[in-house]
Amino acid sequence: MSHVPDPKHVLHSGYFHQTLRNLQTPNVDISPHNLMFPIFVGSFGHANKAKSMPGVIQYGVSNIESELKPIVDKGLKSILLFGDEKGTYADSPQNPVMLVVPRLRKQFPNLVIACDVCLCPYTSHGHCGIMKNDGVIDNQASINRLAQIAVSYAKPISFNSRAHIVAPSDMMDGRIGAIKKGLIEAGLGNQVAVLSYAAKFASGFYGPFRDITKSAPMFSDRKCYQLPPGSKGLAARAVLRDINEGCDMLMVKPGLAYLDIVKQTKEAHPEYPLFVYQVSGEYAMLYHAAQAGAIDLRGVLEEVLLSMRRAGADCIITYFTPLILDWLQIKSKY
Ligand SMILES: NCc1[nH]cc(CCC(=O)O)c1CC(=O)O
Ligand SMILES: [Zn+2]
Ligand SMILES: [Zn+2]
Repeated sequence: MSHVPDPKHVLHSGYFHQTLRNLQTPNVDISPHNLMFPIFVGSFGHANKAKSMPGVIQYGVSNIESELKPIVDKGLKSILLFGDEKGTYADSPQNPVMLVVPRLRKQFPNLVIACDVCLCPYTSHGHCGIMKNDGVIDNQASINRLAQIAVSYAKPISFNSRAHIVAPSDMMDGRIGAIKKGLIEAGLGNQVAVLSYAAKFASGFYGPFRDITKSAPMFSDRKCYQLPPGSKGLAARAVLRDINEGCDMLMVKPGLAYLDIVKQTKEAHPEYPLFVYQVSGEYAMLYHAAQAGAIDLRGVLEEVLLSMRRAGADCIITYFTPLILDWLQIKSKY
């Protein structure tokens, strides 16, 4: 005797065709505007030899336009700039970020440019804030300085030459308020967006990045300002605090191991664009697993991106951006 299933228990009938499957998976696709490409820029460009992040290059001040052109032609919409330079300071006129922003604005008028704002690439001890002699962060001095740097990235000469977004990654208390105040006082209040690394966790996944930028702290760690990986409530408070201080957009970092925080943040604040940072260690895991033949990179990376969108991310910051743009082009041919 054949068993007749209860019709409501039959699910396969809803997704046996690709078009039906698309209807079952709304708002998870990736378009170029859902991607932001993090870029290291230094005085001398060189293919980065760091074993931990093969394929990720450091762009040089002199050739960054020609290096980026093919990626922009493939549909690149936004970049996140990291200055990678010892022996200068964040807002010196010689700083690679300060040098390239006006030129990139000119060369790529439609490209959105975000600048990471932090002290760690420029402090001798490698911490993200200014230290007092006793090894404790001087919070007020730190946020004053961070605001100064943010204003410098936003300020140059004319409307056409400034960064569109400043993104403080330091996790000092009160930095969003200080930066917003600085921008408003400089007359830039309505022309520059603040993207807060609002829920940034003290994570082992930053290892390859610190290796490349040589930004590991010389002593101690960042656990007194980056969030404890197990915290949910503190993450919610950090996000709400940054909103109340006036940030325009939010970020959760790292990505894959923190998708519950992405979901919690999107559900609490759907009115704010939400970024998720697929950090260096996540890049390395996928890259090396694919190299070893353990996974198919395209299949697994598409699944990871989809899971980030499903959790509530509007934009994914990823070192894989050029590769994903390639895939989008191939797909659009059909
Ligand atoms: N402010 C430092 C900074 N900015 C971005 C990253 C990590 C990015 C990545 O791993 O891809 C880090 C490392 C850290 O906080 O220790
Ligand atoms: Zn830092
Ligand atoms: Zn940073």
